[in-house]
Amino acid sequence: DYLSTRRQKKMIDAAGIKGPIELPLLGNAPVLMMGESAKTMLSLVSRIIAKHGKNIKLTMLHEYGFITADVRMIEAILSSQQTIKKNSLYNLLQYWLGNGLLLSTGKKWFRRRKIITPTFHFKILEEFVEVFDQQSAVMVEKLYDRADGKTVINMFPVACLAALDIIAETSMGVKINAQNEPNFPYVQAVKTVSNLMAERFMSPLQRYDQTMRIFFPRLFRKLNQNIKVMHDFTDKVIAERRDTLEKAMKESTQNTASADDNDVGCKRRMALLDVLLQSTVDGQPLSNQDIREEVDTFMFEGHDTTTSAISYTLYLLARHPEVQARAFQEAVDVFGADKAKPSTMRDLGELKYLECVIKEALRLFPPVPIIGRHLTEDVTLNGKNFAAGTNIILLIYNAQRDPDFFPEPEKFDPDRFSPENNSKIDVFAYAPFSAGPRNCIGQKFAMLEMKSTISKMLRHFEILPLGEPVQPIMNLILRSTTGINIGLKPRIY
Ligand code: HEM
Repeated sequence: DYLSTRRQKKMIDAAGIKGPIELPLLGNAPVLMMGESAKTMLSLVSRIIAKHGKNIKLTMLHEYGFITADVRMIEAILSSQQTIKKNSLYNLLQYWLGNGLLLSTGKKWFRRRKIITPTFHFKILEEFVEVFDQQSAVMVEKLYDRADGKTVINMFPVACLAALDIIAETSMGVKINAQNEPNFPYVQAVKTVSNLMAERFMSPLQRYDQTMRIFFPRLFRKLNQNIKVMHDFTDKVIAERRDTLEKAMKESTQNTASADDNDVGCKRRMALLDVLLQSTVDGQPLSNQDIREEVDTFMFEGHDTTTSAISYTLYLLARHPEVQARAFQEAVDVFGADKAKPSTMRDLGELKYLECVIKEALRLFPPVPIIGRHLTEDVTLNGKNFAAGTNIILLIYNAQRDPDFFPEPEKFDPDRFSPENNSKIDVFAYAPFSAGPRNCIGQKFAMLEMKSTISKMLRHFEILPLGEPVQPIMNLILRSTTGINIGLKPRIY
């Protein structure tokens, strides 16, 4: 191990990659962390880039690695099939997600990706749009209580419950009613685990099981109990769904009832889970355990990310009234004056300006601000050689604010993504959904969900710039220590 670490360091040095001062044994950690906290991490990274360039050598205790905001380096890493393995940044997720699509690698990842890709087919997404609309309607309805033009509303927890309702219904085919019953045990468990994991991510003593067990035994127990609640719930849903599907198939071969009808006689919507239940790998169906990993992965990847994006987009709309006016006008043009009119796939396709708004919000506040990789073999990336074992962090957040690619990078300007300008955007400078073979499989799903919820908000409310400004923080996903605040006033038209 020591030899391998020496080799990694030697090759990083030979590649001319510089970094902050290192101490013997401890590496950069003490110098880097002095006076810093989770809150200043994003600005710390920007300061390091300003000083040492976009490719930076970093050592933390015994781990060697480099972090990069160099767009051509990001391109080399994201495009390559040789660099698809995730690094230890992701370990914390494993308790909940097992080795589902996000965390798996090699052959397993490749096979799963192949069978999961068709689950996000256009036809299936079209049915999901109904769910997006219904759950957005619940969200809006519940917000009227606080829409008095002066109450500060932190959108994060509000959007989170809506996003949970959406992802549970589309991935598992169950209504968990998170928005109406936020105390439902599964909902509570998801919230507790997401928060505990976010904290663990930034706290050195909580990072590793051994130290967390010793220094935070109560939290460690709480984490495990809540993960069990989630697993039990998913297991139960999968078993029931498998049963229903088998019965339906039997019945349809006996021609007594249509497989499209459920017990209340309404059309049964396909869930992502159903596609997995019907899939095979080498002729073998997936086990309940295999399916649970994937369903749990959808549940995680598919709710915190969209929550962050929806909240930050509404925040930006509140603070840019001219952008909001244009997006509102577009919504009225598409939907007319009937606020209750549900949105269809076609309507969402016509919200072209809103799409630019969301893309620009994802540029400034990417829900996944960094991506990690671990090299399993020696590779040459953008002309530099790296050794097997090297850890890499891709600084998506910083690349998306690089003035070489985005003039006036701090400015919120949705027109960067207008049809005339869009083609000028470098796809590796702008990668909120990652890029290449391991990009986000739920990207289209996410875009439709965001357009549905945000257009619903625009149609019902004027969004106001109330409350403290955001203070972005990288807690697994991008959150804000001050909340993501807005105010609301009902629209009359
Ligand atoms: C705005 C919302 C979203 C953003 C910004 C986002 C972003 C990302 C990013 C950056 C990755 C790559 C992560 C990495 O390489 O480590 C990823 C992967 C993934 N995302 Fe998303 N995501 C979003 C929504 C969703 C939704 C709604 C779903 C599911 C319904 C989903 C499912 C996944 C899965 C399964 C992967 C792993 C793909 C693989 O490794 O093959 N995501 N996402």
